[in-house]
Amino acid sequence: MSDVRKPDARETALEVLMQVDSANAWSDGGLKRTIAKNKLDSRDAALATRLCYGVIQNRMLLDYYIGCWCSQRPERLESVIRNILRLGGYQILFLDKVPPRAAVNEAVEMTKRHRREKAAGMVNAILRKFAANREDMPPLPKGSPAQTLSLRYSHPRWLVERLLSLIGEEETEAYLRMNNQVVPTTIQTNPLKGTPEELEKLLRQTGAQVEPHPWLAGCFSVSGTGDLEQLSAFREGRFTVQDAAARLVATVAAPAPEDRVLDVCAAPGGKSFAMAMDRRDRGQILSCDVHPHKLKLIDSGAQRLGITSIRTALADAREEHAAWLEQADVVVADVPCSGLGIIRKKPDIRYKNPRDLAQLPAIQGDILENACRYVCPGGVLVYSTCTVLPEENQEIIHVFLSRHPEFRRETFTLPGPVGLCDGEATLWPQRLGTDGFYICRMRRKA
Ligand SMILES: C[S@@+](CC[C@H](N)C(=O)[O-])C[C@H]1O[C@@H](n2cnc3c(N)ncnc32)[C@H](O)[C@@H]1O
Repeated sequence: MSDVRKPDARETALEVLMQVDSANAWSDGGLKRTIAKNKLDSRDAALATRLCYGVIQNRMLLDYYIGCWCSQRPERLESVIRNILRLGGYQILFLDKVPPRAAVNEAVEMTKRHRREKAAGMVNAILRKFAANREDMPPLPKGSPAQTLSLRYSHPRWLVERLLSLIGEEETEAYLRMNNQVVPTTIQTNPLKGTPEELEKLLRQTGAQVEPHPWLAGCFSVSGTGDLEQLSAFREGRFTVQDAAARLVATVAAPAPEDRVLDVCAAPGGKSFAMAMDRRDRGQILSCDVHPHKLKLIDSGAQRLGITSIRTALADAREEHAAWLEQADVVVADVPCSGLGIIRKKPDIRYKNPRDLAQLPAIQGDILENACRYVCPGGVLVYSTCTVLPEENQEIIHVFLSRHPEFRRETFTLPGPVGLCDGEATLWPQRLGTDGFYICRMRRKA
């Protein structure tokens, strides 16, 4: 940049968007690092996050509109100009609080600050078109439902086509729309550090909006808190941040107080923590992960929450550990997956390369195949993912059960609208308001 003024929310969002463009970086990590580097206060941090996520959530649509008024194709523009246009276009179309003229002027100034004076006129002209046509933007090209939904909600066509084949047009549109909305955060009370009532009171004192979760005891939907991790209630370990669907994995695993639990893909620890809290820190949980730095997250999280029943171990869940064979009453395999169920929280997941995602079922199958050996006779095996694709879910289980007649699916009941499940449940965001998730419970013959 040409001048030395402190980067604000817009500059921070631009910096992160360019990192995402050039280094294929994840926006959540980029935001965390760049917000800290630029020393943004909580208001600017929230705005930078909204701008960055908003652009990613609407990137294909914004590029389409930019292309309507630009002599060059948006992908041919220099990254800094393309992202300044996206940021300006997003604010004009989606943020009521920013007057369109201010968004245009800010984008033009930004262009100049980045020493692209020659492009300032083009940025001005394109964004003025956005502002003038805000209520009546150019129509989307006529096409198949998949093409139209893909562009309207900025999700790649392959994903829209998969969803259409799974849940039909109406639900696909609801799912895509939901992925572009701001979602409240779900938190769970840590009963080791206090009651839900105490937590609710503490959170309200910070000015946050707090609503008891409609069907999860001890959980709340919160918004308006800024960075939750900065709250003293968080630092004191009074709650964990976990989506309702993820929390249900512990409900399905339901280890008894004395059960030995093995969590084979445990970092950063959310499901291990939920199980430990559910049984008031009794029994033992061995929480493993293949990445050493991630084990530290489990250790520090457990310490914050006052949990002493969790030990961590470095282990590749695909490799057999002889000492663990048939030693666990409950094994949880919350396997690495495409993450398509959590696009509403991590918007860039939608742009993952489907070729890379196609590698996952083999890994998931290998992990399950190995993890099942640790289940003691009569014990429970839980398999879960934060995705909704059958090839990472039901199809993995189908193959597994056909090879392992000593396991069978076991019925469980979930709270609220889900109710009784025949051994497995796919949780869909547009039906439940949760992340997209799959959970399967199996029992080994005694
Ligand atoms: C979906 S995340 C687990 C989330 C965790 N259960 C929680 O609730 O916080 C999947 C985890 O599996 C780990 N992982 C990936 N491949 C693995 C492997 N071969 N063995 C063990 N862990 C693995 C990743 O590092 C990641 O932390």
